[in-house]
Amino acid sequence: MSRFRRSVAEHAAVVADLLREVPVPTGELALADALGRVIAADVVAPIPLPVFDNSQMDGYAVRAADLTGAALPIARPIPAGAAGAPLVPGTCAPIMTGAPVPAWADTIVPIEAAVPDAFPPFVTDRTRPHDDDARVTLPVAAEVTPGAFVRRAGSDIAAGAVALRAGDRVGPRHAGLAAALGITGLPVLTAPTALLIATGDEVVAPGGELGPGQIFDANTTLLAASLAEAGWASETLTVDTDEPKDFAAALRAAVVRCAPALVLTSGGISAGAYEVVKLALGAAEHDVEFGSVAMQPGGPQGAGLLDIDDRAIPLLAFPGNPVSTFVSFEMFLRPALVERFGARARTSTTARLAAAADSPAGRLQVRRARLGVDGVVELIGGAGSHLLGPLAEANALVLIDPETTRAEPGARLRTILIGEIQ
Ligand SMILES: Nc1nc2c(c(=O)[nH]1)N[C@H]1C(S)=C(S)[C@@H](COP(=O)(O)OP(=O)(O)OC[C@H]3O[C@@H](n4cnc5c(N)ncnc54)[C@H](O)[C@@H]3O)O[C@H]1N2
Ligand code: MOO
Repeated sequence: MSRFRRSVAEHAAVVADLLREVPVPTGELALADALGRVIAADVVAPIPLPVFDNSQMDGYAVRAADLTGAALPIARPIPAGAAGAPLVPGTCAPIMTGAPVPAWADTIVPIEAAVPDAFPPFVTDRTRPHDDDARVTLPVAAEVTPGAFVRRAGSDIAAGAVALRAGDRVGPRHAGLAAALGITGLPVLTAPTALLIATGDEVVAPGGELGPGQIFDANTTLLAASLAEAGWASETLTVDTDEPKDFAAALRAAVVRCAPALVLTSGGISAGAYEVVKLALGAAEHDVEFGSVAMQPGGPQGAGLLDIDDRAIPLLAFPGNPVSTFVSFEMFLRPALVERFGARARTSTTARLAAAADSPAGRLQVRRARLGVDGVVELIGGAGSHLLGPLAEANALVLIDPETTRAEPGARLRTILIGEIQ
């Protein structure tokens, strides 16, 4: 079996190509379920916003032409939610914010600009009869802008206009707009399913009993969480055998059962005597290659297409160390999910290194770090790919390029944000 040697960019390109094999599923989801997902097609406004001409102020609806300075008779009030009668010319109607502007009225005078500057009692107390003698003095036409404080139908969004754009991510603002348009579901990219496989005799699902030499499976939980953040669903399989034939059979059964869009394995791919993933999948029927990428952690990698019942299913084999698994996801899988499936991209920045750091020649080193608001980044924990404590504390990954064997304090290094800066 030939082994590849690739740069980070070369392997990222291989992974991106593999992910292009996966169809992008779309569907309509209720607004609450669509949150965080990417809109799959433009959404057209079925109604205008505002839905009808309405008042922006509590005040009087009037025809600007009637503002001569003479006191005007006060017509019946128009509360929000009313289907108002047309304005009788020469009168003004008390109107509340959001209430429909009656036909014939073209201007709203806010209550503060009226004399008196409070509504008469028959307006504020709905049990009182209308007072035909009530009058109010409003500013003259020259003092108001015709059309003032009228929110025109369709002035926010016209019916038939694109309200939500394909490619945008649904957030509270988009959900609010959809709701205002009476829309209850949105076309979005939905969740493909990945099959996550933990391998190794030593690995026990959390909640189980640890025997001698055994550890809990961190990787499938870490990967499931990373995928969930990226909008994917996942199913998990723990294969506690180092026997390639048994592994291949378990993998096949799981693929047939859950028909995943992608298979991710962790462990069993480096130079040991019992590398179950490599031994089982390096077989001729599958088109999966194993090798090393010039990166630390996450050097050992496998990638290719599984052939199961004539279906080609992309598979990525990540190294077993948990930090290696995390870094592999961030460096290879996340960018491909961003490109094709609308996953959120990480923010990348340049930060100043707090203290000197050594780095292996010829490999991109990815160190866990804390980036401060001052733009200074401090490496935490060592380079070891088993160090889950500092990974959980980190808010950044710092990249030290393959040509650098020692980065000096103050060096400006590419830094990927994986958490919040506090
Ligand atoms: N002679 C060599 N040995 C190793 C090399 C090498 O080049 N030559 N590479 C090292 C590097 S780098 C890594 S990374 C690991 C990768 O090994 P595998 O992918 O084959 O993974 P395993 O050997 O199965 O496990 C490695 C490590 O991770 C633990 N592990 C595995 N699965 C899980 C899991 N689901 N949750 C938590 N921890 C897990 C496992 O117990 C091992 O400690 O190989 C080096 N060796
Ligand atoms: O590359 Mo391994 O992934 O360092 O520990």
